[in-house]
Amino acid sequence: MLVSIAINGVSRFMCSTRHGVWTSPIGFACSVRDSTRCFVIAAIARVRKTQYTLGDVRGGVCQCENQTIEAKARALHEHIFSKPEDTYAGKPWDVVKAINDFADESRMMTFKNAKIEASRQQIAKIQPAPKTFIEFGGYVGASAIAWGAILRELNNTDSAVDVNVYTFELSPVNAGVARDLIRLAGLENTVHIFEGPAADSLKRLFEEGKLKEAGVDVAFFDHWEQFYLPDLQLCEDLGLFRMGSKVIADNTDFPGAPAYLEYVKSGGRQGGSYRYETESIETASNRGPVGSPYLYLNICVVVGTDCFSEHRRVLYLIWHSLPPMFPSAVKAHCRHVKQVTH
Ligand SMILES: C[S@@+](CC[C@H](N)C(=O)[O-])C[C@H]1O[C@@H](n2cnc3c(N)ncnc32)[C@H](O)[C@@H]1O
Repeated sequence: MLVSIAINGVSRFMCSTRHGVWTSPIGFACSVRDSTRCFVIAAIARVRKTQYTLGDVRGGVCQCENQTIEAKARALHEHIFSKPEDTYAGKPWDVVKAINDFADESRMMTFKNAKIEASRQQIAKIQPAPKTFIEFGGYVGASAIAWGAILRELNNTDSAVDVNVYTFELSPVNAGVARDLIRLAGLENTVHIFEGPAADSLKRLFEEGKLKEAGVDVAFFDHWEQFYLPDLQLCEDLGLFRMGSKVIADNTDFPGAPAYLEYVKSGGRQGGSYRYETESIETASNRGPVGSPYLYLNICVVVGTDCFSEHRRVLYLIWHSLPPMFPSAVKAHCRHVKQVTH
């Protein structure tokens, strides 16, 4: 709920909470839930006649909010592991359901069943059956466990042969909870979680050869929206997609990832390495009223790739081998060369 109040004759805005405390740029603390964060920013921007971006929104996720998110993850862990072990052991879909039942009660930001089902339908259309899945934003592992189970089903395998989900999670606390739940679901050989910024983990996996050029079938974006576009472009720079790869992104419409949406709707980088076709699909409602923006997923399909992947890879390696103190003008020149060479 958004409330307008007047303090010393100046309009201020407060809103109700789902998780955490966020400190606004005008210096008072207000509790914010995902659905109201954009309204608050817009309201503050109007009062201050200032433009705020989504970066500010996500940049506003303060330590207190992270702690609340982690506290809920710990509570989930305690709840699930308080049950007899055979309740969930080796049953991925039961684990996903248990996580999401708890998440509904405690208003946790997991990827809920209706969206998992809509995504499954999209993933099932990929030919040949997808084997490699990367996920940005693992949290407690609800979606990662679902992806692991779906990939095994589509490949008719109970084992981990060649079927991998790589999920990236910023917080070590959340990643620890996810790791235990993935193991409980019996998917520890299929679903691999990496702590730290997703971009760093992705680069490391590529350098180690675990992710290969044209080797990613599906990418799922569910971390902070300000990272959607740079992380998609990193996937492009590494040449990870192939024709027919899909990119699924949550929350693009609300709270919103406008730069990302504009980019994919325009088909990708001007003269760039991949061309996309994209649509936002509405999912069944288990969060928010029908027609609410909460229900939309953005789906991109790679419909074109360039023939310069070797150039791109070499330029990427040169660019990233430049020392951090390298004069920025030279780096800027390299970036320009990289763009025009695409
Ligand atoms: C909406 S939750 C993900 C929910 C998860 N997909 C699930 O179904 O349980 C977003 C998560 O992204 C993580 N995150 C945010 N920015 C990140 C980044 N740059 N790299 C890795 N993880 C990030 C947050 O810590 C948070 O746990």
